Amino acid sequence: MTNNTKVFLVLNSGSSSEKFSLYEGEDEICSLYFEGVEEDGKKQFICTLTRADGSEERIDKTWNSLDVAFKEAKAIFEKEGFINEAHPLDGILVRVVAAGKYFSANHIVDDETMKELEKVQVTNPLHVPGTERGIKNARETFAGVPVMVMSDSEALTRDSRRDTEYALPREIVDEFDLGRWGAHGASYGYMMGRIPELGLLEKKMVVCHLGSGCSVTALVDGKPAYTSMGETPLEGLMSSTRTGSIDPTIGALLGEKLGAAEAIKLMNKQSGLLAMAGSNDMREIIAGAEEDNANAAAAYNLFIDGVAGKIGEFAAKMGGIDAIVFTATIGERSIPVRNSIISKLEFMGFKIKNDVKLDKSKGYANAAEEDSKPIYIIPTNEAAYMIKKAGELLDDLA
Ligand SMILES: Nc1ncnc2c1ncn2[C@@H]1O[C@H](COP(=O)(O)OP(=O)(O)O)[C@@H](O)[C@H]1O
Ligand SMILES: CC(=O)OP(=O)(O)O
Ligand SMILES: [Mg+2]
Repeated sequence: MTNNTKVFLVLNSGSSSEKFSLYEGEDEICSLYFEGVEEDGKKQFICTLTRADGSEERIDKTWNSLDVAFKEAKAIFEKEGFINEAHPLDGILVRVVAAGKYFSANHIVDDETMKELEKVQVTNPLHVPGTERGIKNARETFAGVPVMVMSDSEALTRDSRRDTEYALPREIVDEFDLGRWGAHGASYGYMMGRIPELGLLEKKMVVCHLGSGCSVTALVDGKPAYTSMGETPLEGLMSSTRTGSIDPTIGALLGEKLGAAEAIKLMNKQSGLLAMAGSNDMREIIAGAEEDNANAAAAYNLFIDGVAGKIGEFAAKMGGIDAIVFTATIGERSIPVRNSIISKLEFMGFKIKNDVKLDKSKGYANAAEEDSKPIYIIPTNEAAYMIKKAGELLDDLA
């Protein structure tokens, strides 16, 4: 490892949030999580600072948009004394969610990277603008510090062709560089290291990454076998503002009416929970469903059936499942979501205690009843995975 004492800032722009983590070598110094909340009847962004000892502190300020998050993060890190002239940044890592061979590997950002990003703008409207904004802000805020883009697909590279291809003519696949690249790879890559580290590895596992974007990945012997996202994160599960998989004919019809770029935007940004129930926030959907709001209940049920159904599909493909893992913000925090999914999977030997909360200081929780196969809640750490990969990238270049 060449980055043992290097100070890296990791930026993870999600579709609804921005996460910054500061590392020295492989040790996290602190992290900042900017997330949207409804406060005083207004949508605004708040920020939580988490220190190396795990203690959390809400920053006493709110913001109207994530555009300013980078500069605010720098100011917070300087105020807290985490970076200064004597302790400068050595590099900035930016998570990139984008299709194609180029973005299934990690790169130091150069002109080619910026051109490749331009090409995937249309197909990844939820993430590529955040990545471009992140690179621009990184260069402006920390002039001269190298920026790297860290692939969100690389960890999902699968050995077998069973899950990676589309049934399309070869010339079309080659012309458009198509493949089931998958996404949330930084999270799954972290899980592939973390699960054995915690001594929890089973032969056939399904990891559910449920956040603003939702996906499920099956691991056989700790390696990825099947994943629900495909060419882009639109494939697979319905998410807060995404359709998930729908009849492809609808995509073509929308393309004809709106043009391809607007059609893809509509399916990514104006669909999902938001379209069905008027909110992209799972907490509001749950509250609505509990108050018998029919649209919220329909959206919730479609969401839950989608996740449970995908787990069932992977069980059939693998010939059973030995353990289920929940991660990412909804997976880690939401008791109702976990309970609703698992209550559909009793026939496969899973029964959940209905009140288990994750205590992050303990590393993980097992929410399974005594007579159930394990149901783990394990916090993800996409930044830790990106840091490890940055070390490998620097070693390769050395
Ligand atoms: N306690 C909670 N229960 C259910 N959902 C939650 C809770 N807290 C946050 N969320 C949801 O988590 C989502 C954000 O997840 P996150 O993984 O941070 O998203 P992303 O990385 O895609 O931006 C939001 O859509 C929000 O509705
Ligand atoms: C790939 C993806 O959907 O990421 P996120 O859930 O962070 O938006
Ligand atoms: Mg995310």
